[in-house]
Amino acid sequence: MTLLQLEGVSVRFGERAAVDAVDLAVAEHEVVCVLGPSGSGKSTLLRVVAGLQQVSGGRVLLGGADQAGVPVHRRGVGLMFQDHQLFPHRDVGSNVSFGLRMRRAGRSSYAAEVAQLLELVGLPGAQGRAVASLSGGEQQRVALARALAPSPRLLMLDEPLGQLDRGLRERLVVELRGLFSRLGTTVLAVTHDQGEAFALADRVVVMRDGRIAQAGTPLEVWQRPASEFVARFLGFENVVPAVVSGTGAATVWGRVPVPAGSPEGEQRLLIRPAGVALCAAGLRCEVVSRTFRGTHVALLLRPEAGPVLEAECGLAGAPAVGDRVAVTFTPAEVVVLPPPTP
Ligand SMILES: Nc1ncnc2c1ncn2[C@@H]1O[C@H](COP(=O)(O)OP(=O)(O)OP(=O)(O)O)[C@@H](O)[C@H]1O
Repeated sequence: MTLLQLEGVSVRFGERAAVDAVDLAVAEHEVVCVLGPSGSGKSTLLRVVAGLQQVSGGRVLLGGADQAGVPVHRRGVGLMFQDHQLFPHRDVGSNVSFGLRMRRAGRSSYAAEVAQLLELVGLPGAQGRAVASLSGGEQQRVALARALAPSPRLLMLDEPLGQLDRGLRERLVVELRGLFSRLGTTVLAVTHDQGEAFALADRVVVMRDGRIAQAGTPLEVWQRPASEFVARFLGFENVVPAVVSGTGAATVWGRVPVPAGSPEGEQRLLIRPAGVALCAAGLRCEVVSRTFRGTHVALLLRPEAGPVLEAECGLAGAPAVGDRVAVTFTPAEVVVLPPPTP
C-alpha cells in the first residue's frame, strides 16, 4: 500500500523552482533514497514531506490524507537531519526519551523503551553517558534511536551518515538496512553519496534541477542509467557520441559492439569500465594510472584516438603505468543512452 504520495509537487523560491512538478509514491515498508548533486532539490523535497516547507503547487498525501495545513508534529513522521541535533547537555537516555515524550506526554518513565531502543541501535546500556563523550558514529545512533522512538509511520533521513568517515559509514549503512527491514520501517532518505543510497535503498530516485531524472531499483539504475546525466552522476565517464547500426556502433574508439535491439542512428554510448577488456589485439592504449580498488584494479587509459577510457582488470597481471595495452569492448557492459529530453 502507498504510504506517501507526492502529486505534482513544486516549490519555488522567487523565479526558480527548487522542486519542479515531482510525482513520487513510497510504499509502506519501502526504503527510498533520493540522490542528486548539490542544489538539485533533495532537502527541499524532504522538508515538504515533513511539513517544514510549504508547496507552491501540488499535493502531499500520507496514508491517503492530504497534508495541506497539517503541522509537522501531527504528520507522524520522524526526522533525522545532517547535524543530528542532540541536546549536548543531556545524557543519552534523556535524548532518546525526548522522542517518546513528544508522542506520549504525561508518562513519568520511559526506561524500558529507551533501553530497548538503545539495544536496537547497538548502544546497549548507554543511557547514562554524556552526549559529548560519544564518538560521531555513536551520536548518530542516538539520533536514530530518538527518531525511531515515537514509531513514526515514515522515517526521514537527511544525509544520515554525512559527517562520518567512510569505514564507519559503510558499517552503519549495513546495520541500518538490517534494522529497517526488521522493523518494517518506511524510509525516505536523502544523500549525495551514491554508494550509501545503493546500499540502503529498495529504490533510488535521482534528482536533477528539481526534477526526477530517474527512479528505479539500485540494479536498474546502475545497469540502465536513463540519461547521460545519470550515467555521469553515477561516476561513469566513458560516454561518447556514436552511430549505431546493427550490432555495433562507430565511435572515436572504433567499432563498439552494442546489445541486440539497440536503437539505431546517432546516439550516445556508455561503456562501463567492466566492459573494457584487455586483450592481445584491439584499440591500442597507454596506461595513464592504476588504482587498487580491493576487488579489482581501476585503470585510466589513453587510447590512440579519442578521450581517456576507464577500464577495470583483475589484480593478477594488472599492467603498470606507462605500459602499452590493447582493449576490446564487451556488449553486455555497453548501454545506448536515451536521447536527452529538452
Ligand atoms: N529557503 C530558501 N530560499 C531560497 N532558495 C532556497 C531555499 N532553500 C533552498 N533553496 C534553493 O533551492 C535549491 C535546492 O536546494 P536543496 O537544499 O533542496 O538542494 P539539495 O539537493 O538538498 O542540495 P545539498 O545536497 O547541497 O543539500 C538550491 O538552488 C537552493 O539554493
